[in-house]
Amino acid sequence: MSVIYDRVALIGLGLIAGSMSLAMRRRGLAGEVTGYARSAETRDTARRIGLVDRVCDSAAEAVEGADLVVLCVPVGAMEAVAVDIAPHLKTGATLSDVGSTKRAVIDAVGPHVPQGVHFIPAHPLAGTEHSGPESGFAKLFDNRWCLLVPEGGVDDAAMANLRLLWEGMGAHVDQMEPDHHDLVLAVTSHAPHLIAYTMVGVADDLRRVTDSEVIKYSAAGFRDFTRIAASDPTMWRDVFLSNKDATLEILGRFTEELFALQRAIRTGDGDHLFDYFSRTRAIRRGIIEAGQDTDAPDFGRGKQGE
Ligand SMILES: NC(=O)C1=CN([C@@H]2O[C@H](COP(=O)(O)OP(=O)(O)OC[C@H]3O[C@@H](n4cnc5c(N)ncnc54)[C@H](O)[C@@H]3O)[C@@H](O)[C@H]2O)C=CC1
Ligand SMILES: O=C(O)C(=O)Cc1ccc(O)cc1
Repeated sequence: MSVIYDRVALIGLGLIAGSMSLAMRRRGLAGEVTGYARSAETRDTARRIGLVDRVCDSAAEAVEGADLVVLCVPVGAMEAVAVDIAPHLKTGATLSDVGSTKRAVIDAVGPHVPQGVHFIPAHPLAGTEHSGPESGFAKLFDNRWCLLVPEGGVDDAAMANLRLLWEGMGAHVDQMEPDHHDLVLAVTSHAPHLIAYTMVGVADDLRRVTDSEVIKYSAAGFRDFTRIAASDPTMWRDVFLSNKDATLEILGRFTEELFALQRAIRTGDGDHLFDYFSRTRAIRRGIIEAGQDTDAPDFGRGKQGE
């Protein structure tokens, strides 16, 4: 693949920025990648491991002359970074982000975007429970979705280039409306994370009674919960604070269903439990049959006719 942007600046040098830099390098998608992170320790680590081509000591320096700037900081830090870099953005540049929630980022960053800069929020649906500059890897986005979530009209050429970049980094790209994005992600990612946090918290309480049995004998389902619950606390605090309405809506429905299952167990209503579990099993099978299981090795191929 050839160079899509001569200069890319990544602000925040953690899992996602690191993976982007390595994925761009893998295919030669950027002429030069600059980076900035708030802490000197993170910048030193990024320099030591050569995470980007040039680590800068200010966000302003990193974005100077950049054709694409991507904000890769926790959602709650987006506005402060936008204020910091706004006067230094090049006219005609594209400003994007990778935040897990979109309405809050658009409201926080949008007002600071200078005229002539194309603002295209994005969200790669790919990650791990690890964070920091040493956690990134080039394959993170392979076969995963990246959603582009612009508000209103946006420059076609700027949109096409950002789409090409994400495709070059291995992702499948789709477009979505911001509020719809936040509702979908509340169902598929945010509420499940909260449930995992809760379950591990419950187990931790139990552990005091049962010593280490909870961890020692934990089955695969619970191990997945512990992996998810090991995710970065700052990032997830910001996700819930910034997607409050959608998350509360989904948690409300979740609680209602949980109460119904609880009652079925108490009253010995096996039919209710069986019917419910049959319905959920069909959903999983439907995902696999539709070829929408992103963990499957050929995910997306059939759709794109490759
Ligand atoms: N971790 C995941 O699985 C995914 C995360 N995201 C989103 O991507 C963004 C980044 O997440 P990660 O890379 O996982 O986080 P991370 O914790 O690995 O990295 C965040 C980086 O931002 C820096 N930072 C924090 N506040 C800053 C500020 N005010 N100015 C400059 N740098 C600052 C930190 O020092 C760190 O280098 C978040 O908005 C998150 O919601 C999106 C998809 C997946
Ligand atoms: O590690 C996991 O299971 C994830 O769910 C990764 C993830 C976390 C946050 C996002 O906004 C998108 C993907």
